[in-house]
Amino acid sequence: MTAPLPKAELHLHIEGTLEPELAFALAERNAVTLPHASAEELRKAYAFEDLQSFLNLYYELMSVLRTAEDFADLADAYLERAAAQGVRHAEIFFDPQAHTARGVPLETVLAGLGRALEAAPERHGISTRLIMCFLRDQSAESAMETLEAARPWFGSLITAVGLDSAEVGHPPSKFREVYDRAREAGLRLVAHAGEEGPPEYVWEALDVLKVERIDHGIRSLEDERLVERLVRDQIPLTVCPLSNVRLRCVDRLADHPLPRMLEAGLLVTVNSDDPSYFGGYAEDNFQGLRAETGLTDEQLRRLAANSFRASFLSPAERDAHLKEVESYRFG
Ligand code: HPA
Ligand SMILES: [Zn+2]
Repeated sequence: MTAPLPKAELHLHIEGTLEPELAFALAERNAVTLPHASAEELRKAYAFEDLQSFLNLYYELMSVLRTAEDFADLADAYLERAAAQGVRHAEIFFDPQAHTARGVPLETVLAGLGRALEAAPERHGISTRLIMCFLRDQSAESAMETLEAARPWFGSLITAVGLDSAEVGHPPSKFREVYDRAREAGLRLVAHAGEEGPPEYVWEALDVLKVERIDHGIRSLEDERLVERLVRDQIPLTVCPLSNVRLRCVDRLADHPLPRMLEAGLLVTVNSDDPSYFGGYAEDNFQGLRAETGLTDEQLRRLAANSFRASFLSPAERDAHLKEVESYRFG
């Protein structure tokens, strides 16, 4: 079998990589009772109507994550799967507030994730960055407290901040001061926008929060001027095709706007978002697009190259990966 196309994954929630089998193993280890009979039963609950119906299950299952070892096992399991799918570099989101609210200290989460990420280059051939996300359906004060609590890890383990969770009704501008503070602290900036929310949220993420990348951004296509702006400034969009179908932002993969986005000159990348819940990891998203939308090998190569161009890697690291993408031979 041909090795998969080398790629970077830039939109991946580590809590969304919790496979049902690992959830049950951790539940047993921590004496947590899950309201599902088995891993198979749990998988049957993975039929979502929208973002919120997914988030309900996503937050519920996190109750099994309690110790640093749990977070290390979670991240290591993801990295192993990602490596098998051609991922060379991963910029990984985590949701600190979802853990501290349950009484799991930030130190515990970061000790576990830090251990797995530190071992990743040697163990899985993957370099990583960690992006701390704020839950946008919580207050800006809570986000600010979280930012301050994480300061000891800035520049070492944590390199960027992001914004996720329920989008509609929680515009980016709610977090202006938090992003100002993060920028002053030297962190890189990204935000989810235009997944379920309107194009105005993408404008706000760019102009108010001054983010460098937009996570999702598919609804940008509804606003011609916004598309022009994103093309002009080559703002990366971290698109998640299987996620969009499972959360019913797009009806079928065959209808996904990604080919149109590429055609429009947008700097699009392909990512798995919450792969355990949405039916596939990074290469599964590439293969799905190839099968359902008819993207050509050269378009897939362009998407892989975009993933490194849109990353927070240094120019030298980026160039080394781009050479590997250029010389890749499709099977
Ligand atoms: O796809 C998502 N959107 C918003 N918040 C999230 N948190 C995990 N996954 C997601
Ligand atoms: Zn996401």
